[in-house]
Amino acid sequence: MATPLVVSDVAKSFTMHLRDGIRLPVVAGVSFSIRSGECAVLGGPSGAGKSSILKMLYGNYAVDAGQIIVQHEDGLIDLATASPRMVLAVRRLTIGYVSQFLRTVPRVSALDVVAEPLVERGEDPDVARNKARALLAQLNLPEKLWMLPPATFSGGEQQRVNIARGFITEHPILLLDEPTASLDASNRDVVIALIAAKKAAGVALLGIFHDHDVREAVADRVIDVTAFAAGKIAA
Ligand SMILES: Nc1ncnc2c1ncn2[C@@H]1O[C@H](COP(=O)(O)OP(=O)(O)OP(=O)(O)O)[C@@H](O)[C@H]1O
Repeated sequence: MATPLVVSDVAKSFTMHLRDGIRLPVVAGVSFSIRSGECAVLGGPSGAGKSSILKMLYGNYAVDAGQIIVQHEDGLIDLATASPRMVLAVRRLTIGYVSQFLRTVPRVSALDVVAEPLVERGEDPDVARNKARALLAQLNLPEKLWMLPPATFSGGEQQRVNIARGFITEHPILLLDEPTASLDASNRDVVIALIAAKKAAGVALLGIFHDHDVREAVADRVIDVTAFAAGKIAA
């Protein structure tokens, strides 16, 4: 399918239960679609709702209204109303997500952290580890770190493990939440090359990039989130 993600009229507000139930509307009327082989970028000032939109698309935040239609296996799924079990299946097979920070698991080596999503999809563990080695080498993570758990790695090292983990699979949709925030210039270039390779492979990408140069290098189109501003605080 040429358009594997279609978002229609999505709205989100947060209810502050510890603040007399004040409702904080964040976005409304969010509508866009992402085509295979393109990288769209969410733009707009801090607090406009960019991360909230990505989190709704990944099923981390509930959606107040609207539809998030995803091409999943041979059918269409509305993530806004999907069951938790379906959300997990969509994450395993269809939507990948690279967050800004790695969630570290004690005692699991960097190599296995990276290989895990492929193994979960049924790949042979040795094949998955080989692919993980290639990605970690491409991202210049020193080989002496590969067998260590990433909990004690620097911010940039953890981010590179996170990127390798997010890029190792062939999810047809990939969400990127500031994947280059802690990287130096040469590793930013590696990520730009990885994104270009995903585009060439027909993946539909949607990202947030505060780094102007990275945005210029990867964005086919900017979706201005201020167009979806939901108004002021309502009680
Ligand atoms: N879990 C939450 N609970 C309450 N309010 C939240 C929550 N997550 C986000 N918000 C609020 O929603 C608004 C949008 O936040 P969001 O992180 O989506 O913005 P952003 O455009 O990604 O900002 P930035 O560029 O600074 O990362 C902010 O006012 C924020 O305080």
